Formats: sequence, structure tokens, C-alpha cells
Amino acid sequence: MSPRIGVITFPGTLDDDDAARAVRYSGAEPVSLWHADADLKGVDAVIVPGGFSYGDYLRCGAIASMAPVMGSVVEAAGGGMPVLGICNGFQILCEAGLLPGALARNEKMHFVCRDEWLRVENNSTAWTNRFEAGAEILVPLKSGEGRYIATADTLAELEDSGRVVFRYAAGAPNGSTGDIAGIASENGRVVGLMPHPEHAIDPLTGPSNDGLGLFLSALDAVVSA
Ligand SMILES: NC(=O)CC[C@H](N)C(=O)O
Repeated sequence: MSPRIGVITFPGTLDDDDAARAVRYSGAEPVSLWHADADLKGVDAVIVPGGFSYGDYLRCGAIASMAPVMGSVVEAAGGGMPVLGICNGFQILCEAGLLPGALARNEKMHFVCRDEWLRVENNSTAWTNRFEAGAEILVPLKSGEGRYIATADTLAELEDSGRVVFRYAAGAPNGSTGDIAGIASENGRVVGLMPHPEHAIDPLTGPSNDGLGLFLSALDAVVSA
């Protein structure tokens, strides 16, 4: 039986369809999860996709982090379930306390929308095990609040323990600290990144199919769990 991977929809989510398609391309079965429903429907992993949940009111991801479904995601992540947060999903995972630090307004206050080369700094997480360490992948970035910030202690801990998973290879276009594009939880099961791998699964519609590696990685992670 193929793994079942949940994709959450909040009011204002944009990229749930593309995330579900990426899951399908990888050979797994996407399962729709709804923000107001705490039931994770027995999925093997969860993706928190990008967009403008609750209109980005208060702060990006702040309201979504308190949705009923997120209580279940936090509990499941505590039990080792792989969770991937993409863009607004990354913001939600930080707001929910599953990942440290925060995403602040981009340097120069501009929304950045362009393809970016990312370097895979850690290929031992649940979402990056199919990549070579140091591989560079081309993935779209489209966000207004993508500048990763954290306390000096948190940054040192992330760097020292290899929890910086993706870095902007040519320097952060949004002022992100240390050119950080994505990070992982201590056990490597929860990963968040600002760029959008789900928009890079087919060269016909995206800049590459490099993003597929994240979704394929989850297959190994749930099988070996
Ligand atoms: N593409 C997205 O998920 C956008 C995330 C968020 N709303 C921002 O602009 O930063």
C-alpha cells in the first residue's frame, strides 16, 4: 500500500493542489485535511502548504497555528511523524512551536517572486534523504515574509547541529539570516522551507523537477519509521 500523505487546507491556502500533485507524482496518496477538523485520517505524514492562511492577519501563520488540525499535527510530530511546511506552512510551523525562530518581513519590504538555487546542507532529514549532500536545486520563491530570524543561541544551535537544511546558494534575496532557506527539528522529521518544491516537480510547469526529491524522501521516511 502506498503511503498516505495529508495536505492541510486553511482559508486562504493557495498551494494545496500543487502539494497534492507533488505527492501523487512521488507515488504516494494525497489525503485532504481541513483546518477546522482535528482528525488526521490516519495519514503517515503531513504537508502544511503555502498561501495566505487567514489572510496573513495578525502575522503570517499566527492564526493558522491555533487551528484544530494543528493541535493534532503537533501531537503527531511529537510521535515522530514527518511534517513538511512550505512557505506559509513554514511560518505556521514556527508559530506552532514545531520549529524555532520566525519569518519576518523581507529586507527592503518587497515581495520576492523568482526562482532560486538552494543548496541541500543536510540530506539526512525525513524530507531530504534522496538528495546528495551539497546538491543544488532550482525552486521558486514567492513570499513577503521570508526573512528567517532567530536568537543568537538558536542560530548557533541550528548551525552546530546541522539543522540548517537548505541555504540560498547565491545569497538570500530576502535578507534571511545566514542565507537560511529551510531548517529541521532536532530529530530531522519536521522540515520547513520558504521556497516551493511543489512548484518544481515537472519542467513543463516549473523551473525544474528538483523539488520532487523532497516528496520522494518522505516515502523512505515513512517506510523506515
Ligand atoms: N507563498 C506563500 O506561501 C506566501 C507566504 C506568506 N503569505 C508571505 O507572503 O510571506
